[in-house]
Amino acid sequence: MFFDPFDRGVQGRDDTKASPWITSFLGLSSVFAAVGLLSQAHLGSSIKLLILGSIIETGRRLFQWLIVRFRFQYSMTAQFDEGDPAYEWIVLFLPKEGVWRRSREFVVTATNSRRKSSVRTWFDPTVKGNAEYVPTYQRPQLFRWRGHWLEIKRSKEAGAAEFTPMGTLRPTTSIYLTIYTLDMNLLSELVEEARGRYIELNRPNVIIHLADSPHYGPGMIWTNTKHKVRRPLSSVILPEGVVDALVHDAQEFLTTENWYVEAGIPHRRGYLLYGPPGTGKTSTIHALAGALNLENFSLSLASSFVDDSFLQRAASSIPKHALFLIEDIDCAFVSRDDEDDLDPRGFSFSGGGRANFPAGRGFVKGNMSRGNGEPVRSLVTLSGLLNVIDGVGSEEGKLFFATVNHLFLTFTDDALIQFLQTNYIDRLDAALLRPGRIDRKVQYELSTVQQARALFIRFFPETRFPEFASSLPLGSQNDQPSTKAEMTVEPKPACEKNKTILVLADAFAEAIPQGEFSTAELQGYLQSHKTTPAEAAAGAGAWVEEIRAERHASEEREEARRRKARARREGIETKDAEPTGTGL
Ligand SMILES: Nc1ncnc2c1ncn2[C@@H]1O[C@H](COP(=O)(O)OP(=O)(O)OP(=O)(O)O)[C@@H](O)[C@H]1O
Repeated sequence: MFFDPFDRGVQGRDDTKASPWITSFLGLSSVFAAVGLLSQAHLGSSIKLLILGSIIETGRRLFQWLIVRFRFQYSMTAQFDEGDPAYEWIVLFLPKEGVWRRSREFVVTATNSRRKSSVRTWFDPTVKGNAEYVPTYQRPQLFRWRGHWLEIKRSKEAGAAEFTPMGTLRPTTSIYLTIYTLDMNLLSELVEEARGRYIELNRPNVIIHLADSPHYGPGMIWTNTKHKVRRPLSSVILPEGVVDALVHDAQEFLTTENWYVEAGIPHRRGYLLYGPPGTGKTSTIHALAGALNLENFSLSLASSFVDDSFLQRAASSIPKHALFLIEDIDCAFVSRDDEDDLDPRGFSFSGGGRANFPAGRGFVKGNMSRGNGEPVRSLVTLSGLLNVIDGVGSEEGKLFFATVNHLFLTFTDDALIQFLQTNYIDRLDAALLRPGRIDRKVQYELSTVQQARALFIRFFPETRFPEFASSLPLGSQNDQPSTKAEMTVEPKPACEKNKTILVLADAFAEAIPQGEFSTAELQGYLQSHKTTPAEAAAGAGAWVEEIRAERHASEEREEARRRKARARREGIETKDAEPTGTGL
């Protein structure tokens, strides 16, 4: 609105027109009053206007001062930084309070499993809703909660920034929540309610926070949150009793907090899961987190941006009663001094992102390579890692898990065992396995015959393949049921024996040599036959031979590469290094 009192009072005088840049009423009053003084005819009214303008300006300043005093004394403001779990709670809380209804700005993304803080902005039932609408709360918004006025505002910090997965910089985001009250409890009650709702809404899921990008802002550690459907513990196929023992141990830990307090022992528990890749270490931890209703915070020491300081901040920003998983801790055990030792007699680490160690029975894979022959060395130092593990003890109620891929493999090559023993296992044993750091170790192995059989049965449940339903009385020597569901299957006439899933599972397991393939590899094979169990069983033997041939070829290529490298080092020209017929 623009108000010019002199248009009527001083007709015909252009010099009395207000300058266009004067936009506030109060400023105009003063200027017009000053101009009015020049005119004798209007001196009286100009003085009145001047006084009026001054009174209004003083009133305005007084009002502002009172507002600031009031806000300071009768309100509190909380800041929630993106990357901190509490940010997720509050972002999810706001739509449920209907705050977004006054929003006019949204971030729109294709529907994904990442965040559940989107709102439904349409009422037309024919709209499918393939996109997520997340209010930005860029402008301050007022809403009422439990009879109190609250104000919410989201802002982007220009100073602090983080790298997106695409490598570009983006400013970090914070939410500011102001509550107008004298009751200091209200803020924590609101945060608790927000957290409760978050957990309730995610009950069917397991929440996994990942630290998967570098950051430069406050709180910006857990930049990626995933909501995965809970994985039943029974879906992780391990030798009998392993999962049960782990669940029992963790449950007991969580329910005996008082005992720890009384005994003066830090309430924390550390587990080390070790063994070849693809044998179910991570799956076990995710299933366990789901079963125990724990949020999972996971990072890998192999990540190029994780250093001592990052790790320290990550560990200290995890809330209590959570599961903290550090993957690939072995990377912190490869020091710069080891660089020369890594290829003592050809045990190099190269190819496809994972190193192939020649093992007695085929290949065993480790994860020490970035794919260019360079071993993965973490920026985290051994002492940095140990500090964090020890520090986890000072936090309440945390389950700490560490995974190791390439150690403790069942090598039959004496020289390699000696090499690993000297360089890693002794060091790991000495540092990590001290009581109070790791309380329990669980070894994972390449698939046993029983695991292969159980995997087959899980893959082809009789409920989905009724034509292969069990026909034999269960409990016979070959058909030991491994799940409750199997035990309840009604026996059928023995004439259908050859078609049953259980019989096919036996055939499959017989074709898979013990301890040569990871469960993930077997799963990959079965996936390629997911609708044809009979073919999966019949083709298993051929698949085993095919993989062996591939590994053999890969071993030869690796051997040739090592010969070349050695020759280069020794300055010897070799012409016969390239193997023939390796399918390069
Ligand atoms: N024992 C198992 N039971 C059921 N599924 C398994 C098992 N082992 C591996 N898998 C399947 O293989 C895939 C990889 O498993 P997972 O990531 O748990 O292995 P890992 O040992 O943690 O490997 P890495 O060390 O490389 O992370 C998953 O899809 C998982 O379902």
